[in-house]
Amino acid sequence: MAEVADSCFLGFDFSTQQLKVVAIDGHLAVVHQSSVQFDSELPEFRTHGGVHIHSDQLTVTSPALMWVKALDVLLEKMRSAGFDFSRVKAVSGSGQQHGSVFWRTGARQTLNHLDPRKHLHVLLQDSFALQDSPVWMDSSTSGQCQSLEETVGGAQRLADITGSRAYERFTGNQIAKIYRLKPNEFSESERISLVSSFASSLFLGEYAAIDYSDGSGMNLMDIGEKRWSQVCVNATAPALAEKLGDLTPSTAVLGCVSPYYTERYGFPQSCKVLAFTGDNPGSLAGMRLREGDLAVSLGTSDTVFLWIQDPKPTVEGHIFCNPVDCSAYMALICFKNGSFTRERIRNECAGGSWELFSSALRSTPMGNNGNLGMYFDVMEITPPAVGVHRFNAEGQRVAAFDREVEIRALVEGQFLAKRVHAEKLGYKIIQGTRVLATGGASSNKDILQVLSDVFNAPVYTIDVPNSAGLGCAYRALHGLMAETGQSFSETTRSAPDPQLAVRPEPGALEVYAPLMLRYTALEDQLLNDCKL
Ligand SMILES: Nc1ncnc2c1ncn2[C@@H]1O[C@H](COP(=O)(O)OP(=O)(O)O)[C@@H](O)[C@H]1O
Ligand SMILES: O=C(CO)[C@@H](O)[C@H](O)COP(=O)(O)O
Repeated sequence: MAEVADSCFLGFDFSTQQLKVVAIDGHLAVVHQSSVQFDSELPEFRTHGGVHIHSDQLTVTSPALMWVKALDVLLEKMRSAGFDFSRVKAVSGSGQQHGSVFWRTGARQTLNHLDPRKHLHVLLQDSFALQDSPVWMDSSTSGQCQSLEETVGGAQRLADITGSRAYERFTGNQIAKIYRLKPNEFSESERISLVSSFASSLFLGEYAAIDYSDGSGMNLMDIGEKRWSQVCVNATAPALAEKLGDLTPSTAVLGCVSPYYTERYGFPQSCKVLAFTGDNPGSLAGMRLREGDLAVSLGTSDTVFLWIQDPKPTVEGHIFCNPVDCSAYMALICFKNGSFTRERIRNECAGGSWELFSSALRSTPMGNNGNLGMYFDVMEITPPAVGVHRFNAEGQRVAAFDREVEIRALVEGQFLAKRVHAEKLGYKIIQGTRVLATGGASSNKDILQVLSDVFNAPVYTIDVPNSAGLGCAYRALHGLMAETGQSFSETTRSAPDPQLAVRPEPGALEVYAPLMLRYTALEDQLLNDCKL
């Protein structure tokens, strides 16, 4: 018994703005959390929000070496805080989805022989053929998307195979662009990883396989067969399958940590590395999502996701393999204008204070007296539209709102979009529906109140805002149990349940049902105007 309590499992999350870690003990209690903010703690990489937006405003990258250095800093921080690495039985983790890391030929050798006296960022500084990794915020690959859909036989056909029509940020389209624009860097690459499998490679000291769940966000994997789709891989770049390596179940144990971690930090030699996955799949695990629940992640991106059994891919949203149950799937919708847009409006309308932002939400009525807004500071993913669009109660476009009205219009508009698009995917809010919220903005009860009112459903949260890291700590533990056939839900049965955060206000249904229709019509009109 003492051994269970003494053991420890780590979940790392390489997300857009920071690297975070959650440690749990064998009883699933959180025993340590730590993080490294890229902008403020690694200023030498000059990122803003963890990324570089290029002059075309479409290309968005992050330095691969920044992620490596963040891991050095995080492990040193844990050591300084007295964290006992000798208790760690297994590690797993997640990464922002879709981003790609291009390892230079020879990097495998370097990974295999990491000198424990040196920092990883010193050892790996020459290991990347491409210094700047394309990330999920990139939308510069429209041409590649069009070409992939044409080759495969259309958007729906591509969705049937890979779970999604072609999306600009999806890794295959990013790789196709690099192959065309940077042929030398492409040919110098011996391996192309996702952010998640790049991170597990750092722990393994060897190239790690891409897991089925994060691999589903590439437009390259056949999600039914769970292998690379020949037609997609061939349409993307020559000899790509070799550079991608194998796929692996998300629940697989990949091996033990590299001796680097044993010698430098005192990890046990037997410490296992479980396949890393995408951050949204990681959150699904952390929130212990059940069929029927709807999860809303309010991080750098906003996402909505659900557990599904029978996937029916469409040209809207994505189907990914499920990270904790190989026979199941998850559906996901991604909204690019999440936290950065809320921060902009907070800065412009609430003096940079979340408290004032919240009081504006409290002092304005549900439905905002008919004032409605869509705030797409950058080209949105769902729907594919850009710009700020404000409409008054009469449906007329207006140039500005009062500050408090602007704040409510932003938050209501963001949540109406989530509900409208979740329902387009076939999701129905019914009696008993739980909305589970996570991510940085889920700590704000006033934002959650609007979420609850728009969905007319109670909103639950978990204590640990980093649900992806927590989920991956659970996955690390489950990885050790999976050989015995134990399911993820059995492994995590004693974990704390999500707690009720807010309930819908009386009258929410009457206010938001008609607004949903208005929002849908305005969005259709906007998309039609874009086509003209
Ligand atoms: N009290 C708050 N109210 C609203 N948003 C918040 C609050 N605190 C933090 N945030 C938002 O959370 C974001 C970070 O969320 P997080 O899920 O940690 O991001 P990621 O995992 O993508 O790096 C910040 O950009 C910030 O806008
Ligand atoms: O592109 C997607 C999902 O498809 C994003 O959700 C990324 O996975 C980034 O995640 P965060 O850093 O915002 O959590």
